Amino acid sequence: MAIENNPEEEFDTVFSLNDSLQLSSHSEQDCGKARIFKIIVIGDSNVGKTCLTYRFCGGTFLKNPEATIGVDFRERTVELDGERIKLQIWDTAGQERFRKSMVEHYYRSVHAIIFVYDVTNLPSFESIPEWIEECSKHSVGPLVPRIIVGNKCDLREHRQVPASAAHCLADSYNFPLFETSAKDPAEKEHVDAIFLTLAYRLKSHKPLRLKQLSESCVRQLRDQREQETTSCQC
Ligand SMILES: Nc1nc2c(ncn2[C@@H]2O[C@H](COP(=O)(O)OP(=O)(O)OP(=O)(O)O)[C@@H](O)[C@H]2O)c(=O)[nH]1
Ligand SMILES: [Mg+2]
Repeated sequence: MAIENNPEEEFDTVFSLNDSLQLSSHSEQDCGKARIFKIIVIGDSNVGKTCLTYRFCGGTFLKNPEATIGVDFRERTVELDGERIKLQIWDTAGQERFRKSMVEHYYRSVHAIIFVYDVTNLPSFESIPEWIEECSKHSVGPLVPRIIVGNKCDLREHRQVPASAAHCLADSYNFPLFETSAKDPAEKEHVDAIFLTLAYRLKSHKPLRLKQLSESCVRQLRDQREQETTSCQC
């Protein structure tokens, strides 16, 4: 898979862990037992998808991001009710020319989707139904949780999308709506809440202990072979 990362994002290697975050500080070994969920972040170019995902995984506002090419991966492991959940965030490209070869990969085996628009950019809000339609075209099932996020709320004087219109759209799809800012440090927990809302939803209905599953398969095969050997000797 051809994947290009933003060179300014030093922790942005494929599925990198950010050890400075309290919630992400488990070792790889510990994470072996975590359930893994793939979350894609979709929306027009420049709405702040990269900054939102960076805020959630890196804890800070990314200054001077470049347009995403293909996809950037970020990751954060959280602990919910004593269970480790690894969120693999796919920060997708908004520009058509940077995403067209990747679209199939975005939607394959996705567990949850975040649609982002910019509250200061009406066309980015008007595009949301098209992004939702694209998901349906790629056979994303109705049980895959979706959230709509209006970003850049810190730019109060430039707002073009009234909260009422956004609620109306979100209600029409029955998706939760969050309005927030990747830039405003006071919104940090609100950004976390977007991803944690999905994590809770996924935790309650997706058994995906990949490593445990494979370990148990190996164990079963070994037991089976031992039994066969024993019965041959008899
Ligand atoms: N004021 C403000 N600016 C923001 C916020 N989030 C992102 N930006 C700015 O918006 C611009 C685009 O941000 P990105 O995160 O790169 O946008 P993107 O959606 O990833 O764009 P593509 O990768 O091209 O799809 C940058 O100049 C950011 O600094 C925010 O919450 N508030
Ligand atoms: Mg981006």
